[in-house]
This record gives sequence, C-alpha cells and structure tokens, in this order.
Amino acid sequence: MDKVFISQLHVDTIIGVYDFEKETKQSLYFDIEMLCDIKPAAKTDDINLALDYSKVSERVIAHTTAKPLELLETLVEQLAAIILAEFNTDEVTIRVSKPAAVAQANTVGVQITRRKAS
Ligand SMILES: Nc1nc2c(c(=O)[nH]1)N=C([C@H](O)[C@@H](O)CO)CN2
Repeated sequence: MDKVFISQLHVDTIIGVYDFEKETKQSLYFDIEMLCDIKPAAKTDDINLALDYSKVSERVIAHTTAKPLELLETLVEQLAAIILAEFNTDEVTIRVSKPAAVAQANTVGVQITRRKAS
C-alpha cells in the first residue's frame, strides 16, 4: 500500500503535566504516515483525488493549538481519530516528539498506529 507522509511538522502549544508547562508554549514535532492508494490521483493529476498533506497539516496544527492537554498520549489518540474520520486513509501512524522535555535526551515522545474500524 502507498503512503502519504508529513515529516517534522512543527507546532508550538501548551502541553504538559507540570504547572510550569501550563504557562509557556513548547515545541512539538509530528511525523505522520497515512496509508492510501495514490493511483486515482496519479492517473488524473487531480488534487481532489489525493490525500492532501497540506490539509492534514492544517488540521493537526488547528487541533494541537485549540485546547491545552497534559499528555502526548491524549493528543496523538485524538489526532489519529480525527485523521481517520476526516481523511481518506485506513491506517495512520503518528509520532510526536517533545525535544525540550528531557534535557539529557535529544528528544522524547510517543508513537501510535491506528486503523479505521472495519
Ligand atoms: N509518556 C509520557 N510521559 C511523560 C509525559 C507525557 O506526555 N507522556 N509528559 C511529561 C511532562 O509533561 C514532561 O514533558 C515535562 O518534562 C513527563 N512524562
């Protein structure tokens, strides 16, 4: 199966468990892969038949900045449900990185894969 992907989508937002995290935005970076069949878009050269990575990116940014959350787990589950419901893909993998969270680490984060219920 083909994939449409988004790499290192940068979003600044309020997220975190601790009080100090509820006042200052932090950077998150998203890597997203969505299974799809690219042939209809390729045959017609029509964006309307493509899984539009610009529209997915806009939706991820809008949701991530809409309401403060504590856990990365909550955020990626919500985003996976939105992508599966609103876009033409049966399986999505989302990896979110929060590089400022652990000073001694290059980055930390969470990755999930979710499928549309059959
Ligand atoms: N599995 C997780 N562990 C932690 C999270 C998280 O969202 N998922 N969050 C924090 C804090 O908010 C951290 O980022 C602040 O340093 C700690 N562990």
